[in-house]
Amino acid sequence: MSSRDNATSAAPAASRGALAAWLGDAVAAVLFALALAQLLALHVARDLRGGGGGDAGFGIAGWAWMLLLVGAALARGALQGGAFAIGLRHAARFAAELRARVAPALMVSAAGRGRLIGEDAELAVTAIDRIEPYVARFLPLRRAAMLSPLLIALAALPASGVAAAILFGTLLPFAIGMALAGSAAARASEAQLGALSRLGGLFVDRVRALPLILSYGAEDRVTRQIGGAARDLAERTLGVLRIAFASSAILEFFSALAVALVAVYCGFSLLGLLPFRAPESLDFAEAFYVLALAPEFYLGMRRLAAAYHDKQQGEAAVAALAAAEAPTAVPTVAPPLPGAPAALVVDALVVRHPEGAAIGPISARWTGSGLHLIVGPSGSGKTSLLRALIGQVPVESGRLYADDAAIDPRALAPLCGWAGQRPLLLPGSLRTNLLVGGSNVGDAAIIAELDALGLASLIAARGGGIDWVVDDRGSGLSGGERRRIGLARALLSARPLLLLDEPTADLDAASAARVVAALRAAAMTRTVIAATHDPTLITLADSVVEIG
Ligand SMILES: Nc1ncnc2c1ncn2[C@@H]1O[C@H](COP(=O)(O)OP(=O)(O)OP(=O)(O)O)[C@@H](O)[C@H]1O
Repeated sequence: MSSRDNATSAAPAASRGALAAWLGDAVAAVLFALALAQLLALHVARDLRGGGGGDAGFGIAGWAWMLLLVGAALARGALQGGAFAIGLRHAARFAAELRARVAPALMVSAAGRGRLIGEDAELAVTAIDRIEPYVARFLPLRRAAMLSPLLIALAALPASGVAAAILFGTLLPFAIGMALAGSAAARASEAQLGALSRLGGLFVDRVRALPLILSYGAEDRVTRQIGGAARDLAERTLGVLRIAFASSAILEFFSALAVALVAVYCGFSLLGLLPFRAPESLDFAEAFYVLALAPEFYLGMRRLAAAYHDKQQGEAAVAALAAAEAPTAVPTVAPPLPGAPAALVVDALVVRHPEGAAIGPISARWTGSGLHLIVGPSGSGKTSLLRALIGQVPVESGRLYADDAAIDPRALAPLCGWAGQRPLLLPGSLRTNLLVGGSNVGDAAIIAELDALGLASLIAARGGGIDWVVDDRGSGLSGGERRRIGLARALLSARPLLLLDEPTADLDAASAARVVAALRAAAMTRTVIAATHDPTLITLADSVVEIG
């Protein structure tokens, strides 16, 4: 089921309670107006009769109407609070369900769709947050805005057909005006979102390239580019605001017009000054009743207009989720293998990055523990093959076998320890970073592994030992240190297969020798598959596959 389906199918469930509360709100408004009108009518009748002594003219009916008035006011407050609470509860449940369903599906199929996992994480968190108010607020309000004018006009009908017709009469030009303003607003906000993402993209891109910009003295040109994009955004934002002001002016104009026309009609009708023959004659209570109801006619639409921002953001988020979940050839579930395979076979595997050239066919057989290398010129596809083994690059053709059984590459991932060329560091301590694979390793073993890789002096120089808090951008670490932290992480994982991308690159000869020794030791008990250009490592390998 796509996100669009998810959102739209979950929407009725999420908004049912809120919608019921809004409808109850409209009924409470009618009761309120009715009670108020009757109460005033009783007062007027009493005054006309020349009463005024105590409750004589007011009687039981007066008290009953007064009770109804108080009850309707209380009900209205309770229903509004209830709508808010129900909307929030449903929205939270809806978001949790959507997140639980969408996030894993997005993560698992990210590689098959050629997206960065971070992009999908942003979608699964931020986009779903934006859908919440759309579902919990905007959708019920939209239905309430369609139903409540109808209810209010129907409620006014028994008292005054002409007033109900006046209310309806203002609806047609209002709808035309709002439709025109709405389509202009959609175009303007689309252009504004485009300008916003252009400016954001340009800014992030230029900040990343700051050292290059400074070294080539391109500050002025970049400042002009960013300034131009910022001006464009400002102009488009003003365009959106202009249309927003126009549409709210249209709404307020017709809402005021409806009330004014009903008031004039009721007043002239009571005074007998109508310039035309009316099909009805109003008494004071009826006139007051329809007049009290008139402002309610446009109330739903005014509330809807206030929530319009939720619509824009929510619909954009639903569209983004739907696009992210677009058809993929990659199945979403791959059961993990029961244990480490004795033999791993790659048979005529062709992998292809989205929009990239085909890499392969590649064939290899890795049996049991040992140090198995993948070599080939730069760009031949070594990293791509390693990533394809754990399902992070789509396989175009060919198969992967574990112990002669064809497997989905992602079934292998839980058995693999991975060390890439630019190991990702997470915010937190060095220990957290090293044990990210979930292994239960004591401090002594961690320190021994770091020592084996030549990182003991790094730890000694930093306060806190292995509890030293690592900057998630890795600043303060050299390329070689960072790479060895990634290697230590893979070695410390209890995974039987290790996939390592150029483990000895960026290192001086002594450090490289330590890494080679650590890899040889690991290869005694585990299957180590490494991409490399290192001639020393190649001479020590148990098997070498050449690609490219
Ligand atoms: N995400 C990607 N999208 C499109 N093409 C890609 C992507 N990543 C790599 N490639 C392309 O795939 C090819 C193989 O790249 P890969 O990184 O696997 O090579 P490599 O053999 O590991 O190179 P090196 O030895 O320089 O690390 C290259 O032509 C590269 O441009």
